[in-house]
Amino acid sequence: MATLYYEKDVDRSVLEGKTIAIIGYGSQGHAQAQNLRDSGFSVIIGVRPGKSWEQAERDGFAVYTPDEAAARADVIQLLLPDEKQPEVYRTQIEPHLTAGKALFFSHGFNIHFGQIVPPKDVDVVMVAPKSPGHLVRRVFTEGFGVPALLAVHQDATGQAKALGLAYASGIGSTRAGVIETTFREETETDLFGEQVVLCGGVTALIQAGFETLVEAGYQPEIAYFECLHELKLIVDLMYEGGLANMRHSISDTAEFGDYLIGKRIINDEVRREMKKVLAEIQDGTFARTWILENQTGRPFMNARRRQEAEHPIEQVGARLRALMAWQKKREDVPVGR
Ligand SMILES: NC(=O)C1=CN([C@@H]2O[C@H](COP(=O)(O)OP(=O)(O)OC[C@H]3O[C@@H](n4cnc5c(N)ncnc54)[C@H](OP(=O)(O)O)[C@@H]3O)[C@@H](O)[C@H]2O)C=CC1
Ligand SMILES: CC[C@](O)(C(C)=O)C(=O)O
Ligand SMILES: [Mg+2]
Ligand SMILES: [Mg+2]
Repeated sequence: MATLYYEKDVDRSVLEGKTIAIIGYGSQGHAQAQNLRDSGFSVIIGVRPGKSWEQAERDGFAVYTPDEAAARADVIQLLLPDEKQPEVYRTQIEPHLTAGKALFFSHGFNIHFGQIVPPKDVDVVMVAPKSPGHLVRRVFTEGFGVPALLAVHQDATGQAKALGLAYASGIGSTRAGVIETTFREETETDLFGEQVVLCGGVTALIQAGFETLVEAGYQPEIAYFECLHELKLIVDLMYEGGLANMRHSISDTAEFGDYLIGKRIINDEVRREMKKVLAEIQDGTFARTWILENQTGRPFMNARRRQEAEHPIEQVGARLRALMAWQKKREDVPVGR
């Protein structure tokens, strides 16, 4: 059984009087910074001059370069893209990591795969929200929190776990539950989840379903509603009450089809592939591919972004969403780059 922490397990005093530098003001950065500030903690932002800097200033934060922020802070949370972290860490953070400071992460990639090796006399902690950043903020402002994972890689001060719990409480996660883990477990499960189920698996399933219907001559608009739009409504039911809750709400015809066909789609071949993907995450193959992709200017990523933007499901979806008045009102999750 997992060890879970809630509000009652938190001693917020360990973070009081300390300065937290959030390095990066993107998806996780803006959300964690604003939640921590609303929770009463002292937060500064470290980014390079540009769009994020201006946004963080508009949001009322004191903004510095990563270098200056790291010098001023006791707790430094690295919320830059994973592939940018090693260089910024080496040149701007590490020189200010004096004994007793704490270095925080929200994903274990760079520690687990040895791209960042902090000095032994600092705490190294991970608080990893199990949520996209914009929802870390939205759910907090609604009075709740998203679940998170907590791991301690180094406990130089004897307070690393307490600090992590106070931080998790500050972003709202101890309202939902914080699970204790290791950098290794978080890294491997997070990469597996996003590649196989949450992002890679779901988008490939949606596109394959859409393409099958359209190629068979059905209207793309109907294929879009069936394979993409309604997925959110189905997932909402699972989120609220598990698979059974969703199956309770759908028709018996749909439930019968679910049992009869689901395992023909996600069949033994797919499961064998899932195991191969997991092995490639565990043995560092994926990490090496991602690091090399970045070192060579992201040729694969750039091509795939272009191809995906041109997919008919995106064209038809944009047209249909524009006709749904409530879809236009959400401005907290920006679309496009
Ligand atoms: N996205 C998510 O929901 C989740 C992310 N995580 C983890 O959180 C961490 C942050 O990810 P995420 O929030 O997606 O990151 P983002 O891609 O949203 O981070 C972008 C931010 O980093 C800044 N930045 C980029 N390069 C540099 C640089 N060289 N120097 C200074 N600032 C820079 C950008 O500034 P500028 O505007 O100047 O470009 C911007 O503020 C990662 O470890 C990720 O794995 C964990 C759980 C979920
Ligand atoms: C599912 C993708 C994620 O792992 C996340 C939002 O949790 C990420 O890296 O963005
Ligand atoms: Mg994740
Ligand atoms: Mg991830």
